[in-house]
Amino acid sequence: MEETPRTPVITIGLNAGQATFDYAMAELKNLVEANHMTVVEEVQQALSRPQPGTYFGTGKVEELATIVADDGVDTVVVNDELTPSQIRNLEKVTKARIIDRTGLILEIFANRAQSREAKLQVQLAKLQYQLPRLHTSASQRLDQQTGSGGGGGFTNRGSGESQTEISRRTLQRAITHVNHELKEINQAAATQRQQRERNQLPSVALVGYTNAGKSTLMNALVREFGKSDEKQVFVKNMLFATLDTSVRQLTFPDQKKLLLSDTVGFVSQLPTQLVKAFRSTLAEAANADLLVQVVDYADPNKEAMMATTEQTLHDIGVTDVPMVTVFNKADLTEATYPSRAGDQLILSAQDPASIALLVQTLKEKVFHNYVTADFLIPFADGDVVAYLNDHANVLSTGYEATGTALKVELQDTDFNRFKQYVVTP
Ligand SMILES: Nc1nc2c(ncn2[C@@H]2O[C@H](COP(=O)(O)OP(=O)(O)OP(=O)(O)O)[C@@H](O)[C@H]2O)c(=O)[nH]1
Ligand SMILES: [Mg+2]
Repeated sequence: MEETPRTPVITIGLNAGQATFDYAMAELKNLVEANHMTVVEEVQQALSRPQPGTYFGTGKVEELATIVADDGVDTVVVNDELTPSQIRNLEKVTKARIIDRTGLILEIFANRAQSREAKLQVQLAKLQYQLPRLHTSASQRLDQQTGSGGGGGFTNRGSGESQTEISRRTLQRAITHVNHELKEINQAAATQRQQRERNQLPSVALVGYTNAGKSTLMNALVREFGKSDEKQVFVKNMLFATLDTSVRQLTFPDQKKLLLSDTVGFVSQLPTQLVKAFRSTLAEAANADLLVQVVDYADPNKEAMMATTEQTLHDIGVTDVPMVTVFNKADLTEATYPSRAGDQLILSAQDPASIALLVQTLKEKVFHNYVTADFLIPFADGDVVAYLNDHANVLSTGYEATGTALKVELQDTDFNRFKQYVVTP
């Protein structure tokens, strides 16, 4: 379904000899395509650090200008975040619009955001990116591509203030406003989280590089173990299909329950403005009892992607949560699957045996506060029997003269609650 032709662009990057350079450029190409553009040429310069004024060195900038003219493109995408003056200078020489990596990712996020919270988070990141870049084409383009300006028109009230001062104040006011709205939403989310914590269900968060298959795994688990009224989450073969956190309850046949969350995927050099704006969305991962890092096992850059994920988790302050690594999409590789070695699994989200192995692993990691005991519950306390049937794993039921005899595997908190009924068999 190709509606409009893709905008042709040239990508440029500085090769400082870093091992990850090729990967970064390949990733940039994917980001460009995710933004409905297409790369016609890639230009790189071997340089240890960017030139403060023009990013590339002077000669290389001239060369770029010629390439832009020859290719007949009007947009250049840069593999790094640029300063406002670098953007201006590059535009002057090349006569092309310059989009830096941060601006590109912001555009993609803005176009993907669906919920009010995601929209506000992207808006906040965008305003913070624009503030130091007032009146640059980068800022104006972001407005054109993402709708809505900095919040309100820039009317000069004749007070003698410069246009820039007014614009800056307008942006700052918009930032305050968006922050305020987000705070309200966050409070509601925090309350929900507290309520869930009170339910004492363990929580597992799917994390990882964008397009690794997190949402697909979530759906496979929800289809089998979710409540019947719980919705499937959105899956698509594109970068950043998911921008909102979804939480679903899973109930296994033995009545063990956990909360599973799916969240926004990562990419290298995720702009700090976005990481900050999405902090509350990512809080689900920070508060989890277990992280499941999902990796696209078929991707040749999977190691760099894992490093990116670990770096991003570190950046958002998630450091002490135990982690299981799932090498997904094994069906696209030669590997034998499903298989498990310690905390690493090789599987395919499309394969039932793989889902079974994942469930077994999750259960082993998460449900360690369970005990097995025998109970004799007087017939008068039938509600206790009903509770245990709903909330615990009843291994056997028998009837004696004085009441119901149950052998039950249950959470230690429930065990303590019903201690008075425990008998030694
Ligand atoms: N062949 C194969 N394809 C898979 C597998 N798991 C997921 N996919 C496909 O990979 C693409 C991305 O899947 P998603 O589940 O949306 O990925 P995600 O990690 O949630 O991505 P973001 O939300 O963008 O971070 C989709 O086209 C899926 O159908 C798998 O095990 N095998
Ligand atoms: Mg997803």
